[in-house]
Amino acid sequence: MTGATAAGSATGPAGPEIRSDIPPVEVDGVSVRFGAINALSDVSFTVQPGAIHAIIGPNGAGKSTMFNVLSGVYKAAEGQVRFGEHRLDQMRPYKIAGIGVARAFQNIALSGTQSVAENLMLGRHHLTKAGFLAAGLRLPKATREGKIHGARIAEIAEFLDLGEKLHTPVGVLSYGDQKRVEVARALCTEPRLLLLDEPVAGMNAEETDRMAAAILEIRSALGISVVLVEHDMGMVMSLADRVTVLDFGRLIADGTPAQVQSDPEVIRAYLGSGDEADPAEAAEHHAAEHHAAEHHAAEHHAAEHHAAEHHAAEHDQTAEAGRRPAADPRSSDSSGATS
Ligand SMILES: Nc1ncnc2c1ncn2[C@@H]1O[C@H](COP(=O)(O)OP(=O)(O)OP(=O)(O)O)[C@@H](O)[C@H]1O
Repeated sequence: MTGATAAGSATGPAGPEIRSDIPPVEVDGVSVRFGAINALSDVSFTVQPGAIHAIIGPNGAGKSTMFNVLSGVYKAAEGQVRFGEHRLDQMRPYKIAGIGVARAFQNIALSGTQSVAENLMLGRHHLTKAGFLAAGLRLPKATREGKIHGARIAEIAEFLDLGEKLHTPVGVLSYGDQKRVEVARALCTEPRLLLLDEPVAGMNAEETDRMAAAILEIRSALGISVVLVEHDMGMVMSLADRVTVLDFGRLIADGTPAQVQSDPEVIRAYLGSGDEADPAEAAEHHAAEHHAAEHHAAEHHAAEHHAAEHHAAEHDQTAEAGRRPAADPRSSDSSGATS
């Protein structure tokens, strides 16, 4: 991938070159409440520029809520999230692409009838100058621009092993491929910060390894920061530079994978009894159960998605603002978040 290091670079926490125009993400005293539930209580941590930073925790820990705060979907009742001069916690979701923040969702939110290339093009809309009308009329300026974007889309698709599937409708791709299209679409916005919500949820071992390799490559080739919310503790341990652990909405640990893995409170949170020696193993067991449910939900979601398209082909499934994972009934309404 090219162009990513144009703004200059420095050495990142794990060695690879990072861009010099990437500020840290500073989460400062964030609390979110849903009625009487404290989904997040006074959570603070920093995502260093160019880091792969994982947010983990058992069921109901507050991971999705944190993802939604970082991506502007939920408002925090207290606290701030700063990204350089910007306040992520005060931005509307559709504005954050403009400051270089992209998100890929747990449940695939792509247009199944459109090709990979068409879905990726949607990620570049805010970068197109010619506008939709000019593009629709194939005016010369739009044609020129289209070629440039087309080349970049092909490059990003290639990077995520989707080069041969550019013209395939997304709906016929495997689950693992679709998840990588979702990440590719986020990358097409040319982000400085990539937010991934459970990128390997519902994946088998091979797909998980492929996604983990892609995330490492994204960071080393682009030098951007990656924040991932994840259930699979084993995956996180081999991937992340830094891990923040939430439990019942509180931050209980924040450190390197090795540090959090041996933290007694993390062991207790994941194991309940605290009498097992290896938290990663216990978490994997926990994740396996979670994933079985996720996979089921993902299949259900795919079937629903298919049916929805059949009934309303022209409905745009890719609308950015207010998009929610369809398989999560709680996520259909964020109005409960106290602001
Ligand atoms: N929209 C909502 N309305 C009411 N309560 C909510 C809502 N979203 C989350 N919660 C509650 O907030 C708490 C944190 O939930 P959250 O989904 O952020 O946790 P999580 O760590 O992502 O869990 P999981 O791993 O099960 O997805 C839970 O008690 C949950 O029931």
